[in-house]
Amino acid sequence: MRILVFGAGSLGTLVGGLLASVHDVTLVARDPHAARVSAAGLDIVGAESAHVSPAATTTETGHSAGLALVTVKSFDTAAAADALADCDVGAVLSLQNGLTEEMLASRLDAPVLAGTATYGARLVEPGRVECTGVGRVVLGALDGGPDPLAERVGKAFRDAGLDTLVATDMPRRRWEKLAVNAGINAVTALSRVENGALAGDDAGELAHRAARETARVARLERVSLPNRVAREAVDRVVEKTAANRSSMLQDVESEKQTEVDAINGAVVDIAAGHGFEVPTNRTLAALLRAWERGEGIR
Ligand SMILES: NC(=O)C1=CN([C@@H]2O[C@H](COP(=O)(O)OP(=O)(O)OC[C@H]3O[C@@H](n4cnc5c(N)ncnc54)[C@H](O)[C@@H]3O)[C@@H](O)[C@H]2O)C=CC1
Ligand SMILES: CC(C)(CO)C(=O)C(=O)O
Repeated sequence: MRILVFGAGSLGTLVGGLLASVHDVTLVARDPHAARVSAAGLDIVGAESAHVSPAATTTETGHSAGLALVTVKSFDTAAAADALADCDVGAVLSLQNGLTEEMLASRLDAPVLAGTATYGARLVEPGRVECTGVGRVVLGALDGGPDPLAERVGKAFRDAGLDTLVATDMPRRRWEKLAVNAGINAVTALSRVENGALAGDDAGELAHRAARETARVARLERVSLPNRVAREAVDRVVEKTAANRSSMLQDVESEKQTEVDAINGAVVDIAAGHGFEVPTNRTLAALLRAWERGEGIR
């Protein structure tokens, strides 16, 4: 399969690099990473290891591919969609955190699949990406149900050795992941603690509240996600990733823009569309945005 990875930073480089062992992959990245991969190939180190040679470019438009993977940060999704609108792609799959697929679907003619990834990735230096944890890619139709396109993409991922599940319940899975991110990411970023610090703590109760509110909004969107399931998902992730510094905490620590708009901000906006108030998510989003506007982003 010819695969375009739009936004090859940490996650896109890892997934694109693994796919490159059997597929024709082009990484759309920024220099010096793109130049380094073009000149000397890509080293994958850590929990996965390989040396592969995908194509790499800073040119964003004019590509042709069977699949475009979107792995920019959520706040770059609109720009990615605009660039992909000038490409010829058969399908689009987002592996981003936050609810970004709707924006891609509204701007692109190609079918958009929903995806989540629990692989851990870190771009160590140009041309070198570390797999910090072997996880799983889950993908499927945005509205749920069986989908031959998702099956084809899932097979292409599995052929390259990626642990991949093709799911028929992506709406529930996306909202469950959103509930986990709404709870864990914002709370750990604001209190500057590892995920594990939320276990049995008042801050953990705050994460539960944000997750429960998210589940309530999911149900307003006709997605079946009981409060208990969202809460248990938070507890499970806190336990399994106790030593992690969440991606939002890492953004705050490196004084970079966070994905708050696509996570807690999205919960607030969608709730408002139903005339429903989500005070915990609103507060978390307001605090993070205040940090971003203030001293936050370098
Ligand atoms: N890193 C990880 O382990 C995981 C990340 N995610 C999600 O995946 C998404 C990406 O995360 P990361 O890879 O960590 O972020 P990142 O910041 O390392 O990678 C995004 C890359 O996109 C590039 N980019 C943005 N606009 C571009 C453009 N127009 N042309 C070319 N390149 C462009 C940026 O330069 C950057 O290198 C986020 O939504 C994140 O929450 C999800 C699971 C795990
Ligand atoms: C699951 C979790 C919370 C793991 O840290 C994550 O997705 C993130 O940090 O963005």
